[in-house]
Amino acid sequence: MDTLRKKIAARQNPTVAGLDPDFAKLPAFLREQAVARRGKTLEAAADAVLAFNRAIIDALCDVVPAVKPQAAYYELLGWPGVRALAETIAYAREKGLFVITDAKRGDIGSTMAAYARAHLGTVEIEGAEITPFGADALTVNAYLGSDGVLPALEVCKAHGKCIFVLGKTSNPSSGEIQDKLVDGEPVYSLLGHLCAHWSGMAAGGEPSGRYGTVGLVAGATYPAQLAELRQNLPHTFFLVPGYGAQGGGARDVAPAFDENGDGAIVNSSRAILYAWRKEGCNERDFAGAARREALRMKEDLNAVLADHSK
Ligand SMILES: O=C(O)c1cc(=O)[nH]c(=O)n1[C@@H]1O[C@H](COP(=O)(O)O)[C@@H](O)[C@H]1O
Repeated sequence: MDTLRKKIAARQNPTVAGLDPDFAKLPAFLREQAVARRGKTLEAAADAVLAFNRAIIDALCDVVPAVKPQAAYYELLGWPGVRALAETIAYAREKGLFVITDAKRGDIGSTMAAYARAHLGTVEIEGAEITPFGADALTVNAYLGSDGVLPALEVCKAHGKCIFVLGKTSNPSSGEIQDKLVDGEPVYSLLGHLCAHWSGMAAGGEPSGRYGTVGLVAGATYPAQLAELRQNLPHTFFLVPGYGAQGGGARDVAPAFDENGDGAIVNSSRAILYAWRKEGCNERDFAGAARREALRMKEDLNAVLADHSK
């Protein structure tokens, strides 16, 4: 988590740009070029997605510290899409960005170990250690309990990576399960406390700096819960989605941060990726529009955080 925090500090910007590229929403010229070359195929769609991502990464890499590719949009395009995911991760890391793969994985221990090795670690092929995806962090669904999370921590320890566990998600129905009380405590809060416990385990019971290996996902659309979680979890770093397209604003996410304006990173995907549509500029300037939106978001967050830290 310290690697991410250093990149946030260097850019003075706690924003992660979500890479959720939907082929149908890409600029028409990119779609047409790809289809002219490869026909109406998954390969064409994956080529367009990769070209789009590269331009977005080039435009954002000195503005934002991190990107969060959402695996669903790549899996949607079959194996060429999964290849585009791997190439996107490699390109973003080459450009100095921290990469959080959003795949929300969670399973029995042996399977979770495979997920974690796939996304964060390595696989051994006849004695050769190969990195399949090589992201810096992975989103994790901890519904299976500790033995579905601890194998990922082993991979984190071995490779210097971290995970973000779903806590209070940003979607309208999140309360159906996450707000239920267990021994008087909401499930999202229980997950938060488990994250703090798992971080302690990852550090071998030693204090691991201000923020540990296991972060928590908490949505911008629930500011009261963000405030409560921040107060109860002083050593847990938050990934806060829901800014922009889902209606969250800078004032809503401010409670996720600590007194130093540290402790959280805010995701925006569609509002950045498709900013050219909202701006009404030429679609060929889509990357410029994404940069302008990311700079606007940075200013918006920093203005509110300056007040919050007072
Ligand atoms: O884990 C996530 O990132 C996530 C958790 C959550 O509670 N809500 C949420 O929206 N997300 C993801 O964050 C992104 C939000 O996208 P936008 O609404 O377009 O900014 C999507 O990739 C979601 O899958």
